[in-house]
Amino acid sequence: MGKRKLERWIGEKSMALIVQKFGGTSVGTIERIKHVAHLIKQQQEVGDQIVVVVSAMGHSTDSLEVMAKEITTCPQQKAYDLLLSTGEQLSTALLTIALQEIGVQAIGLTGQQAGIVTTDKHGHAEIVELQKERIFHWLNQSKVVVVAGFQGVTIDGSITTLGRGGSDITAVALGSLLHAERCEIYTDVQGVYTADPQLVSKARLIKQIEYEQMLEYAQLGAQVIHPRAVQWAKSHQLPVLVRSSFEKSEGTLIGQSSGINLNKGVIGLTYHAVEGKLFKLSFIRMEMNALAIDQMIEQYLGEQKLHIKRKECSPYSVSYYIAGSDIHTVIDNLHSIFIPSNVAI
Ligand SMILES: Nc1ncnc2c1ncn2[C@@H]1O[C@H](COP(=O)(O)OP(=O)(O)O)[C@@H](O)[C@H]1O
Ligand SMILES: N[C@@H](CC(=O)OP(=O)(O)O)C(=O)O
Repeated sequence: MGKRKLERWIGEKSMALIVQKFGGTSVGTIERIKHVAHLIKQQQEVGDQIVVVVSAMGHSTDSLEVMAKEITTCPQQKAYDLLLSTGEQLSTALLTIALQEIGVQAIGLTGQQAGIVTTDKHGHAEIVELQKERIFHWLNQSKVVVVAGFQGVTIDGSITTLGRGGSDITAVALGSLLHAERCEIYTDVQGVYTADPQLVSKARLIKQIEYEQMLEYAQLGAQVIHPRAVQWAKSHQLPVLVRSSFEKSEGTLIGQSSGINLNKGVIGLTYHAVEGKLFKLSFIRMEMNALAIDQMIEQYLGEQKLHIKRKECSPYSVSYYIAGSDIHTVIDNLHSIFIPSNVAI
C-alpha cells in the first residue's frame, strides 16, 4: 500500500484528504468568509476530509506592518512575528465560526496548535516538522480543521512567520506532510494564466503546468502561488489545483508532465520594473534551453529598437533587462506573438 493511502488508513478513514487554501482576497470581508464556508461545506458533503488554510483578511497584514512601523522602524523580530501572525488567527476564528453557523463541525487552530514547527529564522522561517497527530485527532472526529496560514512555532515556543505570501507554503506543506490527495489554492482569478490577467488582457488560463516550469514562473514573479509552495509540491509530488473562490472554473493543475504537450514554445510571461525605466522581462519556455525561442524573442526586441542590457537564462526561462517607457504595449505584442491564441496550453 502506498504511503499516501497508508496514512489515510492510519487516520481510520478511506476517503480523500484535501487541503484547501483561501487567500486574503477570498476572505477579505465577512460576506466572503460566509461564501468560503459554503464552498467548504459542499466539498465536505462529497465525503472528503478537509484541512483548510486561511490567509489574513484582504490587506490586513500590510496594516499590521504599518502599525508597528508607526512605533519603530526596527521592531524586534519575535514581537513582530507575534503581531503579523494575528491576521491569520482572526480569519481562522471567523471562518470557523461561519462554518459552525451553517452546521459544519469545525475546529480552528493557530499554526502552533496545528503542530507546525519551524526554524527560528523570524520573518522567513522554514517548516521543519508537522506534529501530524494534532490535525488527525480532529479529522478523526469528522471535523473540518481550519489552520492559520503563514505561521508556525520554534521548538522553544516562539511564534514565527514564513515570509510574505507564506500561506501558500503552509497549505502545500500540510498537504505534503499529511499525504493529502491534492492541495487546492483558492484565489481571485481562475487559475494560473500565461501572464498576470490583471495586466495583460489577452492572458489565457493554463490548464496544466509542470512543477519545474511553475517553479521558475513563480520565482520570476507569477504571484498567484509562492515559489516555496511549488518547491514543496515538487519534492512531495503533490498535485496542486489553483482555482477561483468567486466563480466556478476547472482551474490550473500543477503536477507531473502528462507527456502529451503539443506547445513547444512559451507558456508564461512576467515583467516588473527594476528601477526607473529598466524592466525585467521573463519568458517561461515549455522546453529546456530552447535557444531558437530565445533568438526569436531577441530578434523581435531588436526590431522594436529595445536595447537588451542584460540576459539571464535558467533551464525553463530566459529573462531580459530592457529600458523602455511603453512596456505594456510591448508585453501585449509579445504575448500575441509568442503565446498565440491557436496554441493549446
Ligand atoms: N500568471 C499569473 N496567473 C494568475 N494570476 C497572476 C499571475 N501573475 C500574477 N497574478 C496575480 O496574482 C493574484 C493572486 O495572488 P494573490 O494576490 O497573492 O492572491 P490571494 O489573495 O488569493 O493570496 C491575481 O489577482 C493576479 O493579479
Ligand atoms: N497574510 C500574509 C500571508 C499570505 O499568504 O497572504 P495571501 O494569501 O493573501 O497572499 C501576507 O499578506 O503576506
